[in-house]
Amino acid sequence: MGQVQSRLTISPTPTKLAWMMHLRMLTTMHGLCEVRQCSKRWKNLCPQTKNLQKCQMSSAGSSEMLQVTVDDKSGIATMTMCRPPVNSLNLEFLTQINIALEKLENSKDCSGLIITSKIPKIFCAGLDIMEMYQPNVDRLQEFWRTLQEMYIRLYGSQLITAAAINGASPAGGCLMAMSCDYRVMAPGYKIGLNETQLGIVAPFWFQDLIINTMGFRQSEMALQLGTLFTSEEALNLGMVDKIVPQEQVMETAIQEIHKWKKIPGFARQITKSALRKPSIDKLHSKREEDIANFRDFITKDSIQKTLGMYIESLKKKAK
Ligand SMILES: CCCC/C=C/CC(=O)SCCNC(=O)CCNC(=O)[C@H](O)C(C)(C)COP(=O)(O)OP(=O)(O)OC[C@H]1O[C@@H](n2cnc3c(N)ncnc32)[C@H](O)[C@@H]1OP(=O)(O)O
Repeated sequence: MGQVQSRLTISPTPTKLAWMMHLRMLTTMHGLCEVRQCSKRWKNLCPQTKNLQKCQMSSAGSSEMLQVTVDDKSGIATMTMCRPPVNSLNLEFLTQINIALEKLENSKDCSGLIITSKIPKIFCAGLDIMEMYQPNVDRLQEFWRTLQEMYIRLYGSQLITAAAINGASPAGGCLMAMSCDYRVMAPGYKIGLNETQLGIVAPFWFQDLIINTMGFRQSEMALQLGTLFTSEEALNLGMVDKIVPQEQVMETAIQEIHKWKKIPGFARQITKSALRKPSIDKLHSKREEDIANFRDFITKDSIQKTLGMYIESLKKKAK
């Protein structure tokens, strides 16, 4: 990391200052001050751990949603999602993820990142549907901006990133996994962009990401049908790179990052940047428009009705 001379521009809009103000506003609004402190005092927080710098990121008074550890020896960070029941991505959770991503990106001790889940059988259920149902419009827009930020940070990361997909990974969960460099998945789960099945539409940057991952023809079918693929189907399509038994998912991701680390970092990073920059720049240039489109779409009566029915069907199924 110390030798990197050129980095992807992570976030020209909003500017760094605006981003800091955005974080400050969120921390004040949602009691995330511990997270900011944690983020600042990354190393000092856990002096008792010898090999691991452990940062338990938790919002004040609530359970731990995101555990981030960095292995001193290998420089591989693990970000473990733990937001019961299904790791759905709400504004606060996304904010914590973004803060952690920013911290890891700027850490000279970190060269790789694995994203995984602590919730049995679930990687990530995608966006928290309750953020989109009967929303407060200001929060809804902030929510979408924060999701855009996560994608920009993760897809544009200079780190070697791997998703250790140890459970179901629909919609936003699939976006998160596809934003990584490598995906290892356990058998017997589903992954895909199922938005149309909910009566909603994956925005252009979700679409670009899946096209970049598995080509146009397969993507246009998958996106229109909202297909959730089995692990095996996803492997055949190139949506995931390897399937291993559940208990080997993490170890396989670690081994894969070690393999990638043998490639000269500067050459790998410039190559990654060149390949991914056009998609990231496209989102940057249309960011405000995309937020407005999302707001206008989600707040339509017909979409609210459809989301309400989907939430009911999930609740019925859960009983
Ligand atoms: C322009 C608009 C573009 C918007 C883009 C959106 C992208 C998205 O990410 S939309 C979200 C799409 N996600 C889904 O469709 C996933 C829905 N969930 C499931 O399919 C299943 O829950 C699961 C496969 C993830 C897990 O199944 P499991 O049987 O283990 O758990 P359940 O009993 O179904 O659920 C437990 C509990 O969790 C609630 N829940 C599930 N998913 C979500 C979610 N995405 N957001 C909020 N809450 C969720 C579910 O209602 C249950 O709650 P209760 O126990 O309170 O009934």
